[in-house]
Amino acid sequence: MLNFVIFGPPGAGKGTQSEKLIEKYQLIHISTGDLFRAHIKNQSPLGQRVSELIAEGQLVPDEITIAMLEEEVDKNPQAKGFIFDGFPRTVPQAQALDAFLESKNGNIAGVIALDVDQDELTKRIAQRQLETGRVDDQADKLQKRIAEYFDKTIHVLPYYEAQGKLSKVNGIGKIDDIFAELSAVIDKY
Ligand SMILES: Nc1ncnc2c1ncn2[C@@H]1O[C@H](COP(=O)(O)OP(=O)(O)O)[C@@H](O)[C@H]1O
Repeated sequence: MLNFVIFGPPGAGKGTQSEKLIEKYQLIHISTGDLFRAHIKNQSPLGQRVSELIAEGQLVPDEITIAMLEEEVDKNPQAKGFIFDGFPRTVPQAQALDAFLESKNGNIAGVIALDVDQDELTKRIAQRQLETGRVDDQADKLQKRIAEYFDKTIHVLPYYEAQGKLSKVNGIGKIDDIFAELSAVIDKY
């Protein structure tokens, strides 16, 4: 199994690039944000538990997120590999993912971090809010998400850097150019 994490702050383009990567490399895309939004839409018990937190821009507790992620991986036993998008968002999530994959004789091959400055992120999310109406893209909720990113999520980077797995890619420019850079990283594995 060849597993990658696509990493970056809200609005970095993780979802957009993941869609292109799964097509090219035949990997399974697991976006915890998308999974949560599907649960909320279907009004499942999990969706009901997390909808308020997500609407406020807060992280969902690790325990809930990890269990949902593991269940999703287990639904795809034939997968050639996964692209994890929006997960791990905390160091305990990263540790849990390592332990989980190890129990299946797998691992994270590489982590690709999309680098995008704050001004550009704010612009992109304002645009996305107009297009999708995502409640957590509203300015005040977005501030909370950015705060969560710098408080909790950014520490995931040194965790993977210490394992020699981190690659950074410039996330500003044409979608296809960024994709070419990402592909070049993946092709090294
Ligand atoms: N790994 C995670 N841990 C905790 N909460 C998460 C995780 N992934 C997604 N969420 C929740 O879902 C929301 C939306 O996630 P996502 O679509 O990945 O956002 P973004 O576009 O900001 O990267 C997050 O703000 C958070 O509330």
